[in-house]
Amino acid sequence: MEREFANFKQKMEGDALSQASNLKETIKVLQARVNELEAIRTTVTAINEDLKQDLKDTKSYIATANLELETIRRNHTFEVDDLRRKHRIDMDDVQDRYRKDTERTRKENENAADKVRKDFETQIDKLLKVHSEELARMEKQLKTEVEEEQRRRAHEVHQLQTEYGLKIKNVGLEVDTKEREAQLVQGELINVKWELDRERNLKVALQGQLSEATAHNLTLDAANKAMKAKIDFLESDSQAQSQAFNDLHRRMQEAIEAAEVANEKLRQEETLRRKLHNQVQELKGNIRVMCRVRPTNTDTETDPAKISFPDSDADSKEVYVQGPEKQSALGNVTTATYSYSFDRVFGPQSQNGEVFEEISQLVQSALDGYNVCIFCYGQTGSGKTYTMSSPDGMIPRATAQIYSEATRLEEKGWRYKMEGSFVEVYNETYNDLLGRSEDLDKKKLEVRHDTVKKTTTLENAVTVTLDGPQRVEEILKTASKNRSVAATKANQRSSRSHSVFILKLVGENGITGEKSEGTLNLVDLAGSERLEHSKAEGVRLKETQNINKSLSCLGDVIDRLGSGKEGHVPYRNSKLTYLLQYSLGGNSKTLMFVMVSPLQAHLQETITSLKFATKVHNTHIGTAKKQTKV
Ligand SMILES: Nc1ncnc2c1ncn2[C@@H]1O[C@H](COP(=O)(O)OP(=O)(O)OP(=O)(O)O)[C@@H](O)[C@H]1O
Repeated sequence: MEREFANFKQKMEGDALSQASNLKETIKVLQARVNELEAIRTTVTAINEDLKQDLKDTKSYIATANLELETIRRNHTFEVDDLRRKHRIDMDDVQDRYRKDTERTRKENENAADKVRKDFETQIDKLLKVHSEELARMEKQLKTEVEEEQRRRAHEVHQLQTEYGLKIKNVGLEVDTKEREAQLVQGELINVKWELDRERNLKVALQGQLSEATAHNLTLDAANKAMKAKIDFLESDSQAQSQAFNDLHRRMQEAIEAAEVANEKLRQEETLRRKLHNQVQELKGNIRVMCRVRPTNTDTETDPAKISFPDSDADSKEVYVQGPEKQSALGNVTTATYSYSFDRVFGPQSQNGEVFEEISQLVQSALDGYNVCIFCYGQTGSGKTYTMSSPDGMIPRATAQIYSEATRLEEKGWRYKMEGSFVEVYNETYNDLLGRSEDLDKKKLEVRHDTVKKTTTLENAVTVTLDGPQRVEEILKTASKNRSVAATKANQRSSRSHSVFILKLVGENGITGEKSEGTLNLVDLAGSERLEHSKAEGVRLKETQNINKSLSCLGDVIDRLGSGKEGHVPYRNSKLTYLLQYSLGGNSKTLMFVMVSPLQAHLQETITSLKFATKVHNTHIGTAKKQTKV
């Protein structure tokens, strides 16, 4: 296109140049004529010179000639002007044409370009359309393939999930089985250890018996010799001897009959004793509250509260506490003395032995087939653990009594199976204090209630068969070890959790066919300090809230049971009351120790604890029923 335009332009320029040279030729011709005229004029002038005379005559001719010349020149100028104008017009024409041609060519070019562009666009559109169709087709195909792949993968994932789910389930089952086996092995280990101890003790006892028997043998030898001498003497008079023998035989028969009658009477008396014992217990009330004030540690504690025991020489049922000082509007300082009364109050001088005397009858009731709960309630440091778990505390004493009593009852035909477990309720979860310490916050314990038999089982908890009081020492050691391990995780954990020692006593009398099933629960409750007083935050706040919740639930349950109304008892509101469901209420005997710190600094908590204990003391739970199967 451009070349065409260049050619055209070149052609037009050529035309213009040739016209210009024509014009130049014309101008040259005219110039030549002008030159000629000039020469003529020169000639005329010369002639004029020559013909000076004729000048005048010719002047007019010259003037005329001049005029003509002028006219010619003018005409010529006009012609030149005309030519120039014409040339300009031609040039304008040419330029106009050129412009028009250029414009037309531009337009044509534009049109051509437009057409080409449109063609291109159409082609591009077509290509795009084809391409997008191709793309859509490929996309569809890919989508189908992806969907197919996804379906295949989902199927594979599902298969894998099912497979892994099964594997995980199997592994979980295996782990559970292994854990249970481990627990069993651990329980067995403790049993075997204790068995070994018992065997050792037995061996020592047998050795003692052997030396006793040897001594006895020597005595028997001597007696034998004496007898032989007597036989020799008797043989000397056989009739007298036969008479004596008959007498002896008759007396022996009489003695055997008398012994049987006595034994039968004893059994009847044992049954009667149980009945009377439990009648006495019922008369004392099925919920009893006792208070114990611990002594001040003179090395570290300097500011004791004013606590007195007005009837310590008589019944020991009262305790007086002098309240905090109060200032009246007039500035007078007064103090109020609060008095509380319980089933028994133990002062700072009291020993664990004295305290146990009061509860030993309840322990006996557990052997007789009752559910018994003994709680220690009070703020941190008030003496709960000392009373419950110290080496001469209630737990070792209770088990020792149960063991010796069970041994005594063997003579009367009773055989007891005794099983102990020890659990902790911390932050509303159950932990096994007899399990492995590393499992403490991990192993899940489940409480299962048999609503028909009204019994409770602790699934997954280690249970130890108690075949001697020394086993309790081991149990307490394991529990204390577990709690001290836990204490590194949560500071002072033992004060922040409830511990429950559960002793199941299942008895059967082979002679009378009587059966009994009782449970003794010894509960060391968490410190009872109030939330606002403890100023707890974070973990401690959660612990304190859980403790307060469970203690108030315990209060609610006792209150509800004491109200005598039928209906819902809120056992489920806390893990503690849920665990003790069948050991609280109509079918049980409950004793609550309220432990009191002797310090002035703890006065407010002391008053709160005593108020709570008074509320419990005012509750009367219905008559306990012995769980006897005949
Ligand atoms: N009757 C008592 N005679 C002598 N010392 C006692 C007596 N009661 C408690 N103590 C001592 O007082 C301290 C606090 O007692 P203990 O640990 O039993 O309190 P606690 O109420 O169980 O506290 P926590 O809630 O922290 O477990 C201990 O050093 C304990 O030996």
